Amino acid sequence: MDAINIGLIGLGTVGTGVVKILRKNRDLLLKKLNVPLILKKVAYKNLSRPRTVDLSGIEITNAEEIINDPEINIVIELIGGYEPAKTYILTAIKKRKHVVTANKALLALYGEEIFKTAMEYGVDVAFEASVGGGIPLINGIKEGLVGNNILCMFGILNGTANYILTKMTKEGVAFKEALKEAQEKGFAEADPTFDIEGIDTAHKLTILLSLVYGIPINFEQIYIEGIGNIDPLDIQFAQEFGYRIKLLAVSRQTAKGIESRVHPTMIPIEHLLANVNGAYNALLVRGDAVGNILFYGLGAGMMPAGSAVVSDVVSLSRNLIKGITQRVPLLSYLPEKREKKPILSIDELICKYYFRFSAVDKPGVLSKISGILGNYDISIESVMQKGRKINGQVPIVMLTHEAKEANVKAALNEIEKIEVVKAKPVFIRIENDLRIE
Ligand SMILES: NC(=O)C1=CN([C@@H]2O[C@H](COP(=O)(O)OP(=O)(O)OC[C@H]3O[C@@H](n4cnc5c(N)ncnc54)[C@H](OP(=O)(O)O)[C@@H]3O)[C@@H](O)[C@H]2O)C=CC1
Ligand SMILES: N[C@@H](CC=O)C(=O)O
Ligand code: NA
Repeated sequence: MDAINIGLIGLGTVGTGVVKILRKNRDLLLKKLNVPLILKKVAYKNLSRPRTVDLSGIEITNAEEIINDPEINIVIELIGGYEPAKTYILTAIKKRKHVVTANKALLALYGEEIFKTAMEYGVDVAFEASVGGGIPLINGIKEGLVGNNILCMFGILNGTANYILTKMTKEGVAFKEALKEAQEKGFAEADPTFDIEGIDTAHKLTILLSLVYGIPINFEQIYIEGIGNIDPLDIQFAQEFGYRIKLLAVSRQTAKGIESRVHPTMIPIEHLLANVNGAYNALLVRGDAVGNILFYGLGAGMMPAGSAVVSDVVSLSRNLIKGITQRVPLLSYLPEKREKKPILSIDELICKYYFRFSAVDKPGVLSKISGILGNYDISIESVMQKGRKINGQVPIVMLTHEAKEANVKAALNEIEKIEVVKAKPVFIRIENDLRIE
Protein backbone atom coordinates (compact mmCIF):
# COMPACT_ATOMS: atom_id res chain seq x y z
CA MET A 1 0.00 0.00 0.00
CA ASP A 2 1.42 3.39 -0.99
CA ALA A 3 -0.74 5.55 1.26
CA ILE A 4 -3.75 5.43 3.56
CA ASN A 5 -6.41 7.92 2.49
CA ILE A 6 -8.58 9.42 5.18
CA GLY A 7 -11.83 11.38 5.05
CA LEU A 8 -12.86 13.41 8.08
CA ILE A 9 -16.51 14.36 8.67
CA GLY A 10 -16.74 17.05 11.38
CA LEU A 11 -14.20 19.75 12.13
CA GLY A 12 -15.25 20.93 15.59
CA THR A 13 -13.33 20.43 18.84
CA VAL A 14 -12.19 16.85 18.21
CA GLY A 15 -11.91 17.06 14.41
CA THR A 16 -9.63 20.08 14.73
CA GLY A 17 -7.47 18.16 17.21
CA VAL A 18 -7.17 15.27 14.76
CA VAL A 19 -6.02 17.55 11.91
CA LYS A 20 -3.51 19.25 14.22
CA ILE A 21 -2.00 15.94 15.34
CA LEU A 22 -1.85 14.50 11.82
CA ARG A 23 0.00 17.63 10.70
CA LYS A 24 2.28 18.12 13.69
CA ASN A 25 3.31 14.46 14.02
CA ARG A 26 3.26 13.56 10.33
CA ASP A 27 6.92 12.53 10.17
CA LEU A 28 6.72 10.61 13.42
CA LEU A 29 3.64 8.72 12.23
CA LEU A 30 5.39 7.93 8.94
CA LYS A 31 8.33 6.48 10.87
CA LYS A 32 5.97 4.30 12.89
CA LEU A 33 3.75 3.18 10.01
CA ASN A 34 6.08 3.35 7.02
CA VAL A 35 3.10 4.39 4.88
CA PRO A 36 1.90 8.02 4.75
CA LEU A 37 -1.47 8.95 6.24
CA ILE A 38 -3.12 11.35 3.80
CA LEU A 39 -6.01 13.44 5.05
CA LYS A 40 -7.63 13.73 1.66
CA LYS A 41 -11.01 15.33 2.39
CA VAL A 42 -12.66 17.15 5.27
CA ALA A 43 -16.35 18.03 5.64
CA TYR A 44 -17.97 20.50 8.00
CA LYS A 45 -21.21 22.40 8.06
CA ASN A 46 -20.64 26.13 8.26
CA LEU A 47 -18.34 26.95 5.37
CA SER A 48 -18.13 30.64 6.27
CA ARG A 49 -16.81 30.07 9.81
CA PRO A 50 -13.02 30.53 9.93
CA ARG A 51 -11.09 27.43 11.03
CA THR A 52 -8.29 27.40 13.60
CA VAL A 53 -6.19 24.81 11.81
CA ASP A 54 -4.19 24.78 8.58
CA LEU A 55 -6.28 23.01 5.92
CA SER A 56 -3.94 23.59 3.00
CA GLY A 57 -3.74 20.62 0.66
CA ILE A 58 -7.00 19.14 1.98
CA GLU A 59 -10.15 19.17 -0.14
CA ILE A 60 -13.10 20.74 1.69
CA THR A 61 -16.25 18.92 0.69
CA ASN A 62 -19.38 17.31 2.11
CA ALA A 63 -19.95 14.01 3.89
CA GLU A 64 -21.46 12.21 0.89
CA GLU A 65 -18.39 13.06 -1.24
CA ILE A 66 -16.15 11.50 1.40
CA ILE A 67 -18.22 8.35 1.79
CA ASN A 68 -18.50 7.86 -1.97
CA ASP A 69 -14.82 8.48 -2.72
CA PRO A 70 -13.42 5.06 -3.77
CA GLU A 71 -9.88 6.12 -2.79
CA ILE A 72 -10.75 6.77 0.84
CA ASN A 73 -9.87 3.86 3.13
CA ILE A 74 -10.87 5.26 6.52
CA VAL A 75 -13.81 7.55 7.33
CA ILE A 76 -13.68 9.45 10.62
CA GLU A 77 -17.07 10.55 11.95
CA LEU A 78 -16.81 13.47 14.40
CA ILE A 79 -20.08 15.31 13.99
CA GLY A 80 -21.82 13.77 17.02
CA GLY A 81 -25.56 13.14 17.51
CA TYR A 82 -27.71 10.37 16.04
CA GLU A 83 -28.55 11.54 12.54
CA PRO A 84 -27.05 12.01 10.04
CA ALA A 85 -24.08 10.42 11.88
CA LYS A 86 -25.69 6.95 11.89
CA THR A 87 -26.54 7.07 8.19
CA TYR A 88 -23.03 8.28 7.33
CA ILE A 89 -21.40 5.49 9.33
CA LEU A 90 -23.66 2.73 7.97
CA THR A 91 -23.22 3.95 4.41
CA ALA A 92 -19.44 4.14 4.80
CA ILE A 93 -19.40 0.58 6.18
CA LYS A 94 -21.48 -0.64 3.24
CA LYS A 95 -18.93 0.98 0.94
CA ARG A 96 -16.41 -1.21 2.80
CA LYS A 97 -14.64 1.66 4.48
CA HIS A 98 -13.23 1.34 7.95
CA VAL A 99 -14.72 3.78 10.40
CA VAL A 100 -13.41 5.70 13.39
CA THR A 101 -15.90 7.45 15.64
CA ALA A 102 -15.95 9.21 19.01
CA ASN A 103 -19.73 9.14 19.12
CA LYS A 104 -20.60 7.29 22.31
CA ALA A 105 -24.22 8.46 22.25
CA LEU A 106 -24.67 6.81 18.87
CA LEU A 107 -22.83 3.61 19.83
CA ALA A 108 -24.73 3.27 23.11
CA LEU A 109 -28.06 3.36 21.29
CA TYR A 110 -27.33 1.93 17.85
CA GLY A 111 -24.06 0.07 18.43
CA GLU A 112 -25.64 -3.35 17.86
CA GLU A 113 -26.74 -2.38 14.35
CA ILE A 114 -23.46 -0.62 13.55
CA PHE A 115 -21.21 -3.48 14.74
CA LYS A 116 -23.41 -6.14 13.10
CA THR A 117 -23.24 -4.30 9.77
CA ALA A 118 -19.47 -3.92 10.11
CA MET A 119 -19.18 -7.69 10.71
CA GLU A 120 -21.26 -8.40 7.60
CA TYR A 121 -19.15 -6.12 5.43
CA GLY A 122 -15.85 -7.23 6.95
CA VAL A 123 -14.67 -3.83 8.12
CA ASP A 124 -13.54 -2.42 11.45
CA VAL A 125 -15.18 0.26 13.56
CA ALA A 126 -12.84 1.82 16.12
CA PHE A 127 -14.02 4.02 18.96
CA GLU A 128 -11.21 4.72 21.43
CA ALA A 129 -12.19 8.38 21.92
CA SER A 130 -15.75 7.41 22.84
CA VAL A 131 -14.83 6.38 26.41
CA GLY A 132 -12.28 8.16 28.56
CA GLY A 133 -11.24 10.57 25.78
CA GLY A 134 -7.47 10.34 25.37
CA ILE A 135 -7.02 7.43 27.80
CA PRO A 136 -6.38 4.25 25.79
CA LEU A 137 -8.77 2.25 27.88
CA ILE A 138 -10.81 0.59 25.12
CA ASN A 139 -7.61 -0.84 23.72
CA GLY A 140 -6.36 -1.55 27.24
CA ILE A 141 -9.47 -3.59 28.06
CA LYS A 142 -9.72 -5.34 24.68
CA GLU A 143 -6.09 -6.36 24.49
CA GLY A 144 -4.19 -5.61 27.70
CA LEU A 145 -6.76 -7.16 30.04
CA VAL A 146 -8.04 -9.90 27.72
CA GLY A 147 -6.87 -12.65 30.07
CA ASN A 148 -8.91 -11.38 32.97
CA ASN A 149 -12.40 -11.89 34.26
CA ILE A 150 -13.27 -8.30 35.15
CA LEU A 151 -14.85 -8.29 38.59
CA CYS A 152 -15.78 -4.63 38.84
CA MET A 153 -15.19 -1.16 37.39
CA PHE A 154 -15.47 2.30 38.90
CA GLY A 155 -15.19 5.22 36.49
CA ILE A 156 -15.12 8.98 36.45
CA LEU A 157 -16.02 9.18 32.79
CA ASN A 158 -17.37 12.66 32.15
CA GLY A 159 -14.92 15.55 32.03
CA THR A 160 -17.61 18.23 32.18
CA ALA A 161 -19.30 16.85 35.29
CA ASN A 162 -15.95 16.27 36.95
CA TYR A 163 -14.83 19.79 36.04
CA ILE A 164 -18.01 21.23 37.60
CA LEU A 165 -17.73 19.16 40.79
CA THR A 166 -14.04 20.03 41.14
CA LYS A 167 -14.70 23.76 40.73
CA MET A 168 -17.57 23.60 43.25
CA THR A 169 -15.49 21.61 45.74
CA LYS A 170 -12.14 23.34 45.51
CA GLU A 171 -13.02 26.91 44.57
CA GLY A 172 -16.64 27.25 45.64
CA VAL A 173 -17.58 28.23 42.07
CA ALA A 174 -21.32 28.12 41.34
CA PHE A 175 -22.65 25.25 39.22
CA LYS A 176 -23.73 27.41 36.26
CA GLU A 177 -20.45 29.28 36.07
CA ALA A 178 -18.44 26.05 36.16
CA LEU A 179 -20.60 24.59 33.38
CA LYS A 180 -20.06 27.68 31.25
CA GLU A 181 -16.29 27.30 31.65
CA ALA A 182 -16.45 23.62 30.66
CA GLN A 183 -18.45 24.57 27.57
CA GLU A 184 -15.92 27.25 26.63
CA LYS A 185 -13.12 24.71 26.91
CA GLY A 186 -14.92 22.39 24.46
CA PHE A 187 -15.52 19.56 26.97
CA ALA A 188 -19.31 19.64 27.02
CA GLU A 189 -21.65 17.84 24.63
CA ALA A 190 -23.81 19.82 22.20
CA ASP A 191 -26.60 19.17 24.73
CA PRO A 192 -24.87 19.64 28.11
CA THR A 193 -27.73 17.93 29.96
CA PHE A 194 -26.09 14.72 28.68
CA ASP A 195 -23.05 15.63 30.80
CA ILE A 196 -24.89 16.93 33.85
CA GLU A 197 -27.61 14.32 34.06
CA GLY A 198 -25.23 11.38 33.81
CA ILE A 199 -26.44 10.35 30.35
CA ASP A 200 -23.02 10.71 28.71
CA THR A 201 -21.43 8.68 31.51
CA ALA A 202 -24.13 6.04 31.03
CA HIS A 203 -23.45 5.96 27.26
CA LYS A 204 -19.83 5.21 28.09
CA LEU A 205 -20.72 2.59 30.70
CA THR A 206 -23.01 0.91 28.15
CA ILE A 207 -20.07 0.51 25.78
CA LEU A 208 -17.80 -0.77 28.58
CA LEU A 209 -20.37 -3.33 29.73
CA SER A 210 -20.44 -4.88 26.26
CA LEU A 211 -16.67 -4.90 25.98
CA VAL A 212 -16.10 -6.34 29.41
CA TYR A 213 -18.98 -8.80 29.90
CA GLY A 214 -19.94 -9.55 26.31
CA ILE A 215 -23.53 -8.51 26.84
CA PRO A 216 -25.51 -6.86 24.03
CA ILE A 217 -25.41 -3.07 24.00
CA ASN A 218 -28.41 -1.83 25.96
CA PHE A 219 -28.42 1.71 27.26
CA GLU A 220 -31.88 1.35 28.82
CA GLN A 221 -30.60 -1.07 31.47
CA ILE A 222 -28.40 1.46 33.22
CA TYR A 223 -29.57 3.28 36.34
CA ILE A 224 -28.78 7.00 35.93
CA GLU A 225 -28.70 9.95 38.30
CA GLY A 226 -26.81 13.14 37.46
CA ILE A 227 -25.21 15.97 39.41
CA GLY A 228 -27.89 18.59 38.71
CA ASN A 229 -29.19 18.41 42.30
CA ILE A 230 -25.86 18.41 44.10
CA ASP A 231 -26.00 21.14 46.73
CA PRO A 232 -22.78 22.89 47.87
CA LEU A 233 -23.93 22.03 51.39
CA ASP A 234 -23.58 18.31 50.65
CA ILE A 235 -20.12 18.86 49.18
CA GLN A 236 -19.15 20.60 52.41
CA PHE A 237 -20.66 17.95 54.71
CA ALA A 238 -19.08 15.19 52.63
CA GLN A 239 -15.67 16.79 53.25
CA GLU A 240 -16.36 16.98 56.98
CA PHE A 241 -16.99 13.23 56.98
CA GLY A 242 -13.82 12.65 54.92
CA TYR A 243 -15.39 12.15 51.49
CA ARG A 244 -15.53 13.78 48.03
CA ILE A 245 -18.53 13.62 45.74
CA LYS A 246 -17.85 12.29 42.24
CA LEU A 247 -20.15 11.28 39.41
CA LEU A 248 -19.25 7.60 39.27
CA ALA A 249 -20.04 4.83 36.81
CA VAL A 250 -20.10 1.53 38.67
CA SER A 251 -20.32 -2.00 37.42
CA ARG A 252 -19.80 -5.11 39.51
CA GLN A 253 -20.34 -8.81 38.89
CA THR A 254 -22.34 -10.42 41.68
CA ALA A 255 -23.81 -13.91 42.08
CA LYS A 256 -27.21 -12.53 41.03
CA GLY A 257 -26.13 -10.42 38.05
CA ILE A 258 -24.32 -7.25 37.08
CA GLU A 259 -24.66 -3.93 38.85
CA SER A 260 -24.61 -1.09 36.36
CA ARG A 261 -25.26 2.39 37.62
CA VAL A 262 -24.28 6.04 37.29
CA HIS A 263 -24.83 8.44 40.17
CA PRO A 264 -23.10 10.96 42.44
CA THR A 265 -21.06 8.93 44.90
CA MET A 266 -19.11 9.72 48.04
CA ILE A 267 -15.53 8.44 47.84
CA PRO A 268 -12.99 8.50 50.70
CA ILE A 269 -10.98 11.71 50.31
CA GLU A 270 -7.61 9.94 50.32
CA HIS A 271 -8.54 7.55 47.50
CA LEU A 272 -6.94 8.11 44.09
CA LEU A 273 -10.35 8.45 42.43
CA ALA A 274 -11.33 11.24 44.84
CA ASN A 275 -8.30 13.15 43.57
CA VAL A 276 -9.13 12.94 39.88
CA ASN A 277 -9.89 16.58 39.16
CA GLY A 278 -11.05 18.91 36.39
CA ALA A 279 -11.51 17.34 32.96
CA TYR A 280 -9.49 14.30 34.00
CA ASN A 281 -11.16 10.90 33.83
CA ALA A 282 -10.19 7.66 35.53
CA LEU A 283 -11.32 4.07 35.42
CA LEU A 284 -10.46 1.60 38.15
CA VAL A 285 -10.77 -1.94 36.78
CA ARG A 286 -10.38 -5.01 38.95
CA GLY A 287 -9.38 -8.14 37.06
CA ASP A 288 -9.24 -11.59 38.66
CA ALA A 289 -5.63 -12.01 37.55
CA VAL A 290 -4.13 -8.54 37.36
CA GLY A 291 -5.82 -7.05 40.44
CA ASN A 292 -6.57 -3.35 40.33
CA ILE A 293 -5.63 -1.23 37.30
CA LEU A 294 -6.17 2.51 37.22
CA PHE A 295 -6.51 4.24 33.85
CA TYR A 296 -6.09 8.00 34.22
CA GLY A 297 -5.89 10.96 31.83
CA LEU A 298 -7.79 13.74 30.13
CA GLY A 299 -11.26 12.55 29.21
CA ALA A 300 -12.29 15.52 27.10
CA GLY A 301 -10.84 18.29 24.98
CA MET A 302 -9.42 18.84 21.53
CA MET A 303 -5.98 17.22 21.75
CA PRO A 304 -6.69 14.30 24.15
CA ALA A 305 -9.74 13.16 22.16
CA GLY A 306 -7.80 13.81 18.94
CA SER A 307 -5.01 11.58 20.25
CA ALA A 308 -7.44 8.68 20.72
CA VAL A 309 -8.89 9.15 17.22
CA VAL A 310 -5.40 9.16 15.67
CA SER A 311 -4.53 5.99 17.60
CA ASP A 312 -7.57 4.31 16.00
CA VAL A 313 -6.55 5.57 12.56
CA VAL A 314 -3.06 4.13 12.98
CA SER A 315 -4.36 0.83 14.32
CA LEU A 316 -6.77 0.44 11.37
CA SER A 317 -3.99 1.47 8.98
CA ARG A 318 -1.74 -1.26 10.37
CA ASN A 319 -4.50 -3.79 9.62
CA LEU A 320 -4.91 -2.38 6.11
CA ILE A 321 -1.19 -2.59 5.46
CA LYS A 322 -1.15 -6.24 6.56
CA GLY A 323 -4.38 -6.95 4.66
CA ILE A 324 -6.33 -8.07 7.74
CA THR A 325 -9.55 -6.88 9.30
CA GLN A 326 -11.44 -7.61 12.51
CA ARG A 327 -8.33 -9.05 14.14
CA VAL A 328 -9.97 -8.35 17.51
CA PRO A 329 -13.75 -8.87 17.80
CA LEU A 330 -15.38 -5.45 17.53
CA LEU A 331 -16.92 -5.72 20.98
CA SER A 332 -14.11 -7.85 22.35
CA TYR A 333 -16.27 -11.05 22.44
CA LEU A 334 -17.03 -13.14 19.35
CA PRO A 335 -20.60 -12.25 18.34
CA GLU A 336 -21.91 -15.82 18.75
CA LYS A 337 -20.39 -16.04 22.23
CA ARG A 338 -22.05 -12.93 23.61
CA GLU A 339 -24.67 -13.71 26.22
CA LYS A 340 -27.23 -11.86 28.23
CA LYS A 341 -26.34 -11.63 31.88
CA PRO A 342 -29.01 -10.05 34.07
CA ILE A 343 -28.51 -6.42 35.03
CA LEU A 344 -29.57 -5.87 38.62
CA SER A 345 -32.19 -3.34 39.61
CA ILE A 346 -30.88 -0.44 41.68
CA ASP A 347 -33.33 -1.49 44.43
CA GLU A 348 -31.15 -4.58 45.02
CA LEU A 349 -28.10 -2.45 45.78
CA ILE A 350 -26.54 -2.73 49.23
CA CYS A 351 -24.17 0.06 50.25
CA LYS A 352 -23.57 2.75 52.83
CA TYR A 353 -25.50 6.01 52.54
CA TYR A 354 -25.24 9.69 53.41
CA PHE A 355 -28.53 11.36 54.40
CA ARG A 356 -29.34 15.03 54.93
CA PHE A 357 -32.64 16.03 56.52
CA SER A 358 -33.91 19.60 56.87
CA ALA A 359 -35.89 19.65 60.08
CA VAL A 360 -37.27 22.11 62.59
CA ASP A 361 -34.91 22.26 65.56
CA LYS A 362 -37.13 20.61 68.21
CA PRO A 363 -36.47 17.92 70.81
CA GLY A 364 -37.36 14.41 69.63
CA VAL A 365 -36.82 14.98 65.87
CA LEU A 366 -33.71 12.86 65.74
CA SER A 367 -35.34 9.97 67.60
CA LYS A 368 -38.31 10.03 65.22
CA ILE A 369 -36.01 9.84 62.21
CA SER A 370 -33.80 7.13 63.68
CA GLY A 371 -36.90 5.17 64.73
CA ILE A 372 -38.12 5.00 61.14
CA LEU A 373 -34.67 4.11 59.86
CA GLY A 374 -34.52 1.30 62.44
CA ASN A 375 -37.86 -0.05 61.25
CA TYR A 376 -36.32 -0.47 57.81
CA ASP A 377 -33.19 -2.16 59.10
CA ILE A 378 -31.00 0.89 58.47
CA SER A 379 -28.45 1.46 61.19
CA ILE A 380 -26.68 4.76 61.70
CA GLU A 381 -22.89 4.96 61.76
CA SER A 382 -22.58 8.66 62.62
CA VAL A 383 -24.70 11.78 62.93
CA MET A 384 -23.85 15.46 62.64
CA GLN A 385 -26.05 18.39 63.59
CA LYS A 386 -24.18 21.63 63.80
CA GLY A 387 -27.12 23.94 64.36
CA ARG A 388 -26.51 25.94 61.16
CA LYS A 389 -30.01 27.26 60.60
CA ILE A 390 -31.08 27.57 56.96
CA ASN A 391 -34.53 29.13 56.47
CA GLY A 392 -35.38 28.26 60.09
CA GLN A 393 -34.41 24.61 59.67
CA VAL A 394 -31.31 22.72 60.72
CA PRO A 395 -29.55 20.17 58.58
CA ILE A 396 -29.26 16.75 60.26
CA VAL A 397 -26.64 14.73 58.49
CA MET A 398 -26.03 10.99 58.86
CA LEU A 399 -23.90 8.20 57.53
CA THR A 400 -25.37 4.70 57.65
CA HIS A 401 -23.96 1.21 57.79
CA GLU A 402 -24.72 -0.96 54.76
CA ALA A 403 -28.40 -0.90 53.87
CA LYS A 404 -30.60 -2.04 51.01
CA GLU A 405 -31.60 0.65 48.51
CA ALA A 406 -35.27 -0.40 48.46
CA ASN A 407 -35.40 0.02 52.26
CA VAL A 408 -33.64 3.37 52.09
CA LYS A 409 -36.17 4.74 49.60
CA ALA A 410 -39.13 3.47 51.65
CA ALA A 411 -37.70 4.91 54.89
CA LEU A 412 -36.92 8.32 53.37
CA ASN A 413 -40.40 8.44 51.88
CA GLU A 414 -41.86 7.94 55.35
CA ILE A 415 -39.47 10.44 56.97
CA GLU A 416 -40.41 13.10 54.40
CA LYS A 417 -43.97 12.92 55.71
CA ILE A 418 -43.05 13.78 59.32
CA GLU A 419 -44.40 17.25 60.04
CA VAL A 420 -41.11 18.69 61.34
CA VAL A 421 -39.17 17.50 58.27
CA LYS A 422 -39.44 20.39 55.86
CA ALA A 423 -37.81 19.23 52.63
CA LYS A 424 -37.25 16.09 50.61
CA PRO A 425 -34.42 14.18 52.31
CA VAL A 426 -31.17 14.09 50.37
CA PHE A 427 -29.31 10.80 50.00
CA ILE A 428 -25.98 10.00 48.37
CA ARG A 429 -24.52 6.53 48.00
CA ILE A 430 -21.07 5.85 49.49
CA GLU A 431 -18.66 3.58 47.63
CA ASN A 432 -16.93 1.27 49.97
CA ASP A 433 -15.27 -1.21 47.66
CA LEU A 434 -12.49 0.93 46.22
CA ARG A 435 -9.56 -0.67 47.97
CA ILE A 436 -6.35 -0.73 45.99
CA GLU A 437 -4.50 -3.71 47.40
N1 LIG B 1 -15.41 17.49 22.83
C1 LIG B 1 -14.81 16.51 23.44
O1 LIG B 1 -13.99 16.71 24.34
C2 LIG B 1 -15.15 15.09 23.08
C3 LIG B 1 -16.14 14.78 22.17
N2 LIG B 1 -16.41 13.49 21.84
C4 LIG B 1 -17.39 13.17 20.81
O2 LIG B 1 -16.83 13.57 19.57
C5 LIG B 1 -17.85 13.97 18.67
C6 LIG B 1 -17.57 15.38 18.17
O3 LIG B 1 -17.57 16.24 19.30
P1 LIG B 1 -17.04 17.77 19.19
O4 LIG B 1 -15.86 17.83 18.32
O5 LIG B 1 -16.96 18.24 20.59
O6 LIG B 1 -18.29 18.44 18.46
P2 LIG B 1 -18.37 19.89 17.80
O7 LIG B 1 -19.78 20.32 17.96
O8 LIG B 1 -17.28 20.75 18.30
O9 LIG B 1 -18.08 19.59 16.24
C7 LIG B 1 -19.00 19.00 15.38
C8 LIG B 1 -18.51 19.20 13.97
O10 LIG B 1 -19.38 18.50 13.08
C9 LIG B 1 -19.69 19.37 11.98
N3 LIG B 1 -20.97 18.92 11.44
C10 LIG B 1 -22.18 18.87 12.03
N4 LIG B 1 -23.08 18.30 11.20
C11 LIG B 1 -22.43 18.03 10.05
C12 LIG B 1 -22.79 17.44 8.81
N5 LIG B 1 -24.04 17.05 8.58
N6 LIG B 1 -21.85 17.31 7.85
C13 LIG B 1 -20.57 17.70 8.07
N7 LIG B 1 -20.17 18.25 9.22
C14 LIG B 1 -21.07 18.41 10.20
C15 LIG B 1 -19.71 20.76 12.58
O11 LIG B 1 -19.54 21.72 11.56
P3 LIG B 1 -19.30 23.28 11.90
O12 LIG B 1 -17.92 23.35 12.47
O13 LIG B 1 -19.39 23.94 10.60
O14 LIG B 1 -20.35 23.66 12.88
C16 LIG B 1 -18.50 20.66 13.51
O15 LIG B 1 -17.33 20.89 12.77
C17 LIG B 1 -19.16 13.82 19.45
O16 LIG B 1 -19.71 12.57 19.17
C18 LIG B 1 -18.71 13.90 20.90
O17 LIG B 1 -19.58 13.22 21.77
C19 LIG B 1 -15.70 12.44 22.40
C20 LIG B 1 -14.69 12.69 23.28
C21 LIG B 1 -14.36 14.02 23.72
N1 LIG C 1 -18.72 15.79 27.03
C1 LIG C 1 -17.79 14.75 27.29
C2 LIG C 1 -16.73 14.73 26.23
C3 LIG C 1 -15.97 13.50 26.23
O1 LIG C 1 -16.47 12.39 26.10
C4 LIG C 1 -17.13 14.97 28.65
O2 LIG C 1 -17.31 16.05 29.20
O3 LIG C 1 -16.50 14.04 29.13
NA1 NA D 1 -10.30 6.42 25.32
